[in-house]
Amino acid sequence: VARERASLRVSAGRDDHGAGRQSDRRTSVPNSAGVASSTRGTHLDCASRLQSHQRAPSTLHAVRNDTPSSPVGALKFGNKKLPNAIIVGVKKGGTRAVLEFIRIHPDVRAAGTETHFFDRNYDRGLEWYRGLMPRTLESQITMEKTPSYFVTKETPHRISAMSQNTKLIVVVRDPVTRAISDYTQTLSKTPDLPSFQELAFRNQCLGIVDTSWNAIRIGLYALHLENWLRYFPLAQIHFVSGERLITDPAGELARVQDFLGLKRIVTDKHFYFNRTKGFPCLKKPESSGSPRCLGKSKGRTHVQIDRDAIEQLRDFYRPYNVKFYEMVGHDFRWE
Ligand SMILES: Nc1ncnc2c1ncn2[C@@H]1O[C@H](COP(=O)(O)OS(=O)(=O)O)[C@@H](OP(=O)(O)O)[C@H]1O
Repeated sequence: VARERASLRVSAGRDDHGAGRQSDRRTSVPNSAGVASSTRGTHLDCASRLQSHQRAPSTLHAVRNDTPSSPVGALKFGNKKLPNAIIVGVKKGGTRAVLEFIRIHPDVRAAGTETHFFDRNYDRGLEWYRGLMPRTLESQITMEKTPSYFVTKETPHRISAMSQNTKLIVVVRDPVTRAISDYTQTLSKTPDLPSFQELAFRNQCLGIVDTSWNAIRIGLYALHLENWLRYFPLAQIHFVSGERLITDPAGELARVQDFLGLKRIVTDKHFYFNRTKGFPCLKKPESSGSPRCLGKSKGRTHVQIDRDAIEQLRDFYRPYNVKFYEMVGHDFRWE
């Protein structure tokens, strides 16, 4: 893992819905485990491709978070405040579900749309960012979610410059399933996209994964987390299991509420399992008061990927996953 980590440079990539590559700095990670596993999926032409293949070299200011915008308005409507807690990732992990579930708590208010302040809109300044936030009373927490933050190099530093006390939430999901989910989303918008395998592998016969493809790169959680730990202590980052969020939303939300220092008000009473949707839905969301599931873009049927490719990706991600489990002190059991 150390060798592979050293050969990888994680940097901000454009969030182009998973199809983008960092073409200016393509790195390949020859995966020793993947070479063995790749033989399971070897096609007849792999031998010739093996010969011809050449392995590429592995290669502000601090601002107070509590500036009241209007003491008079605060009496009636509250003030817009910079967020106390941010769901920073990961894309397709279940970030919308966590935000929609936690915001039914009376002490939480959240920006509805992804602000992309710390990655795309930083030049607009913190006052612009604050303007996007809902009004809150003193006792309420302000939240937002932008999943691309987790993989954007500049973001941890920028958030710590806003406030070192910001609480961070990361919804993590098996990186292989996450990549397929990401690809499925891109395909729904770009039907002539190359196949998943073409994008995921530089050479599938050799099991060489293309880490310059965002859909792959995002799943290297251990590498991204290293960058966050330069600016925030681990205790200030809470990891939600994207898998358990589906099987036990109340359990995951209990831990989120504990982490945010909130009373456990969102409980199993708020959820029901919708068989048609195949996911937990809210009995009584914040806005309407009637039952509601997440939209059609959440819980899509995934594109079918052949088992060999999935095995190769599992082999590829395994050391990174193990490293991630060690770093966070929790085994997410992505097997
Ligand atoms: N309750 C509930 N309802 C619907 N979907 C749920 C729910 N809980 C978790 N999920 C999973 O959330 C996945 C989408 O993740 P994100 O919201 O982070 O996606 S995004 O990055 O904002 O596009 C989405 O991924 P796909 O299944 O691949 O569509 C879901 O698996």
